[in-house]
Amino acid sequence: MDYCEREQEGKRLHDPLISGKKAERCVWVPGPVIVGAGPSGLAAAACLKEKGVASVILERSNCIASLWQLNTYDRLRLHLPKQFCELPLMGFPSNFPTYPTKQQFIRYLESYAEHFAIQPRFNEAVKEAEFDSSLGLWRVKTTTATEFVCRWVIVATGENAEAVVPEIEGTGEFGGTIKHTSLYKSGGEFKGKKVLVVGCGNSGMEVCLDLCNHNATPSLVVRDTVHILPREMLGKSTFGLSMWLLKWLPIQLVDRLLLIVSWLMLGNTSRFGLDRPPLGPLQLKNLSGKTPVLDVGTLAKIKSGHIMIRPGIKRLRRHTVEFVDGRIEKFDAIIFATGYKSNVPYWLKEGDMFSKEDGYPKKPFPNGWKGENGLYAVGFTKRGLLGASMDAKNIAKDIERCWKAEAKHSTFSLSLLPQSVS
Ligand SMILES: Cc1cc2nc3c(=O)[nH]c(=O)nc-3n(C[C@H](O)[C@H](O)[C@H](O)COP(=O)(O)OP(=O)(O)OC[C@H]3O[C@@H](n4cnc5c(N)ncnc54)[C@H](O)[C@@H]3O)c2cc1C
Ligand SMILES: NC(=O)C1=CN([C@@H]2O[C@H](COP(=O)(O)OP(=O)(O)OC[C@H]3O[C@@H](n4cnc5c(N)ncnc54)[C@H](OP(=O)(O)O)[C@@H]3O)[C@@H](O)[C@H]2O)C=CC1
Ligand SMILES: O=C(O)C(=O)Cc1c[nH]c2ccccc12
Repeated sequence: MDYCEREQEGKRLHDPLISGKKAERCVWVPGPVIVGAGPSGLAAAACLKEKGVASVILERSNCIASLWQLNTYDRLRLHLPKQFCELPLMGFPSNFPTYPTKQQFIRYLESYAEHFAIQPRFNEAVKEAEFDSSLGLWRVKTTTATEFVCRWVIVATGENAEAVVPEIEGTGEFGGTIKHTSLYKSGGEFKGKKVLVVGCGNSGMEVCLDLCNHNATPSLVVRDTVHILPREMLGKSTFGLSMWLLKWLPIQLVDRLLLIVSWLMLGNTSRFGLDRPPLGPLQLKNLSGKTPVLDVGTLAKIKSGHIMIRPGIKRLRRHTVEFVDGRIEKFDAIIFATGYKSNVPYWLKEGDMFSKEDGYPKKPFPNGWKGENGLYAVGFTKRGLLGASMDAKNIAKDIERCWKAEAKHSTFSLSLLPQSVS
């Protein structure tokens, strides 16, 4: 199957209309069921395997790491140095660069899965998971009309499960290309075009740079404040330097230092229409999860006038955008770099662990990984791959304890249960 066919197949399986069938098969899983085969699900499966616990991964797409394989742009690299993005128990190959490319990261994940003999069940989108208190077990239903029955459920569907696209008046009238960054591959198709990129997180900033590099003319909608930091300062990665400084200094002071060096390196970003939030970048990340932009060259294009900054959008008309300041401008295309959301509230029938509003665990970091009745979450820390690795290790330790105790006492009768795992 080639890349495009895989993407089509992935999208078809995301279609909620194909779900809704009644379970026709029932499968007993002796170990945990992990929902999602991204880096978090793979890390959890590997840590469990190391402890002798076999798990089953259910993945809605037809490949591992579908976010990375199907829903990211070509020029993407990890933006934190590789040592902060490794999964547990197996590091990156030493010949990888400091910031591995998307293809290298995918290759790493594929060899990770192979090394730990992890074989997810692909094309199994979980549409409902519920704890059956009469059995003391979870019932996990997928779009292939299968019900998996298990003692533990590990939610690994990610912070980026669904694209967020704002509803804007007149969208139907616009007529030009409109897409979310999750479907953007390269600026090649926008050569010579005027493109409006909405949202100035890491995706929006980098897509603007990519558009410039492909001779398109991007404008960037910035409706709020934003922290932009150079990806590297003083010859070190900004992230690595911050982590090191945080060992010795309070976060407020580290933020001040980051802002001083950023000012020296980038200048006063307000002059280019990018005001900074009142709270420092690390404090803001800790409190709200909002990631600072790690600049890889976009700011220079803003300074040179190759990328224009625009305020929020009021409404759209045919090939036209009306901004909140009254400006009216023609565009050929709009790219929404407006972020992602968790999909947990759509399928997990549970009231305690996850917030119904945002689909994240309610308990703050570092305690969000464990819920009640054998329910766990991996990769919802707003701390990238490093956070996911921490969760995976904690979960494996916790389940191992339970697994060993249950192996000794064998508390539930298998004869009560339907057909065993195939
Ligand atoms: C463009 C981009 C770049 C990033 N770069 C970095 C970086 O450099 N460093 C860093 O630390 N973090 C980075 N992140 C953060 C990102 O969250 C992690 O890289 C990582 O992909 C998270 O892994 P995950 O397994 O939690 O989620 P995902 O990678 O999203 O994997 C979740 C999996 O669950 C599957 N799934 C979802 N719903 C269901 C369902 N109902 N049933 C079955 N399967 C389901 C999905 O198909 C997917 O395969 C980046 C994020 C993005 C969007
Ligand atoms: N490795 C790498 O190089 C990359 C990493 N990433 C990571 O992926 C994750 C997702 O990033 P990203 O896709 O950028 O999403 P983010 O959620 O980080 O950013 C979304 C942006 O869109 C803005 N926005 C949302 N709605 C609107 C609207 N209606 N009008 C105008 N602006 C709007 C938000 O602004 P506001 O604050 O006003 O809500 C915010 O600036 C992050 O963790 C990021 O760090 C992403 C790309 C590259
Ligand atoms: O890429 C992301 O979104 C991450 O969450 C990685 C990350 C965790 N903490 C940070 C602080 C500054 C920049 C990126 C991150």
